[in-house]
Amino acid sequence: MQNKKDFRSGYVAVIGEPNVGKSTLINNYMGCKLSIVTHKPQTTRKKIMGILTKEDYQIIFFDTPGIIEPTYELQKYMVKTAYSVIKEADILLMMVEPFKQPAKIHRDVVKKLATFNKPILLVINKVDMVEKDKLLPIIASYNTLMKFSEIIPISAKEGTNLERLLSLIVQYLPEGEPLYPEDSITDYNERFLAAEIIREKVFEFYGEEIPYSSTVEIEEFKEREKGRDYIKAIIYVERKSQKGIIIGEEGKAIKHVGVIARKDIEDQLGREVFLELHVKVMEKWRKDTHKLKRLGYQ
Ligand SMILES: Nc1nc2c(ncn2[C@@H]2O[C@H](COP(=O)(O)OP(=O)(O)OP(=O)(O)O)[C@@H](O)[C@H]2O)c(=O)[nH]1
Repeated sequence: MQNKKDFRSGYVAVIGEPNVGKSTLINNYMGCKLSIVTHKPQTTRKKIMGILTKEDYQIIFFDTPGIIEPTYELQKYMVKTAYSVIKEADILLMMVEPFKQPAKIHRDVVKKLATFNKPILLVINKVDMVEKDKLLPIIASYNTLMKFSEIIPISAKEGTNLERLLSLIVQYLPEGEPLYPEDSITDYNERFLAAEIIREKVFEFYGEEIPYSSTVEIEEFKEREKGRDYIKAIIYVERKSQKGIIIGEEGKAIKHVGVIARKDIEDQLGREVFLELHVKVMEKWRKDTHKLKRLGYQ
């Protein structure tokens, strides 16, 4: 570790619309899967912290739920979480896609972010999907919205420009000692990780409204000295018909989800587990503040 006066540390919030690639970026920097990634928007519901400690800096990343116009209680919770993360952060990374000119939502978000008076780095992700000559006018338009501290095109998926972005983040970090022990990589526990992995598989495996109507709660997580750890998880859905879809014919669908989730949990925890999945109906949980609290969306 460097002399403490040369050390930099601070919180970085990654902000953007659903599906722009926020989780992919953080996972890439962390070198492991801290936040679930799917091709469906609004996967990230809670703030997740990844702690990256190197020789002379420590960055604490917050992944934020995508900023959208909320229409139901869960979405309101997600947007509120995003803005509370922004308040805590030292640096804001606003992530956008390069496919179209800034829209009203981008102008509104920029206006709001500017009021926080913090360095804002505009990150244009997925540049692997556009020609260079299409990218330049997009950069120019964002440039007219406000004076960003930096504008940087990247591909979080392919790793393009990620070193450059990291060195810019470090430049804007405040000087200070590490805020967390050097060997921590996140502040969340194995229970949460297991629930997130199961939720990811539900997002990937089922179509239509099922992913958005489901949430996962770990009812029991027993670590055992001998044999596999025991995890009992409940997948909550909003309607009886959805329960039937999750279970599938002769239980085949849920069995499949259970197998792929278990393998992923085992990879992440580095040990074998026994995973038991149940499905329950909790009517309109997304729209009911009490039910949301009971499910951990506080
Ligand atoms: N081609 C390409 N795809 C990307 C890139 N970054 C992310 N993706 C894909 O975009 C999709 C969304 O990525 P996520 O990282 O889950 O996006 P997010 O912003 O965290 O999404 P929410 O959790 O919904 O807010 C996934 O299918 C990623 O594989 C990139 O640089 N290039």
